[in-house]
Amino acid sequence: MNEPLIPVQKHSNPAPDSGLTSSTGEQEVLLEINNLSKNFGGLQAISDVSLSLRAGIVTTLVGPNGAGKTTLFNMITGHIQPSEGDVRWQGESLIGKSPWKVARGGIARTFQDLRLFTHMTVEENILTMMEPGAWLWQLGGKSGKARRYDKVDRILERTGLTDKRHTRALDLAYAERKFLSLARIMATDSRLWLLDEPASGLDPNSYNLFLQLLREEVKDGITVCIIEHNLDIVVNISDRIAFLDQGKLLADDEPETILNDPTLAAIYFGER
Ligand SMILES: Nc1ncnc2c1ncn2[C@@H]1O[C@H](COP(=O)(O)OP(=O)(O)OP(=O)(O)O)[C@@H](O)[C@H]1O
Repeated sequence: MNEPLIPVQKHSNPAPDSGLTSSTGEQEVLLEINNLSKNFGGLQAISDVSLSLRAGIVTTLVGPNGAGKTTLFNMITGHIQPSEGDVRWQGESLIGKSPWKVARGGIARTFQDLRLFTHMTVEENILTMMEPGAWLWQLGGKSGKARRYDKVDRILERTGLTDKRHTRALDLAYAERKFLSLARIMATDSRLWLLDEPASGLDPNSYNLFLQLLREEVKDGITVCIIEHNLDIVVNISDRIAFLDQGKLLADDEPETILNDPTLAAIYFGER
């Protein structure tokens, strides 16, 4: 096979009005992965991976099934401890930290299986993410409550869920549930979002809303790392792409370089 993953013109991504940054040169490194490895018994799921996530951009993790993308997320968030290597968040090692400590430090995550509180309403799902220790709760009294609800209003508006405020999560349509999982991390005030296939299965309207939401959040200073299989989405959102295969980081570069590479395309489509 001698075809690219998807033909991309240089400087064609992101679109001029996308609101996403395209330069990755000088941004601060927020999260640094150093020589990370993970084996499950005899299976080497991640092998000596080093990767930096830079502030204010969208980095996409791409690779065939079983490449190790979710395992990498799991090691960042403390759900799995690495066999070797280090993960540093704003300079501080995350090794040995529990998921709730990593989350409280400013790293939020969505899961493929969403993990919503299905019997709670949309509003309740969002409020549970504003933990009692957060400053909005500490304000107490009327002003604290009013500001919490102002924030919920803003999140509902951005995620298109205003009319579903009092609907239980289990009664939502599929796309609405996906937006609720995003709404929940918006409530955390985290600086880094790790999104595991956030747009998979979305209809065209929902897909456009998702892109718009992401653009607004990145413009407001959120740093994003996404696992994504849909190459159309990858082209539309990525400032940087890291390509994994069989636990190894094969490439970490600008989208046009990765997406035009026929060798990576052959690996991605299982034609090596
Ligand atoms: N807890 C675990 N125990 C044993 N093996 C695991 C575990 N988690 C992941 N693996 C294996 O590690 C490898 C990498 O899996 P991972 O889920 O990280 O890949 P992925 O790139 O996210 O795949 P996909 O795109 O299909 O979601 C796979 O072979 C998987 O079966």
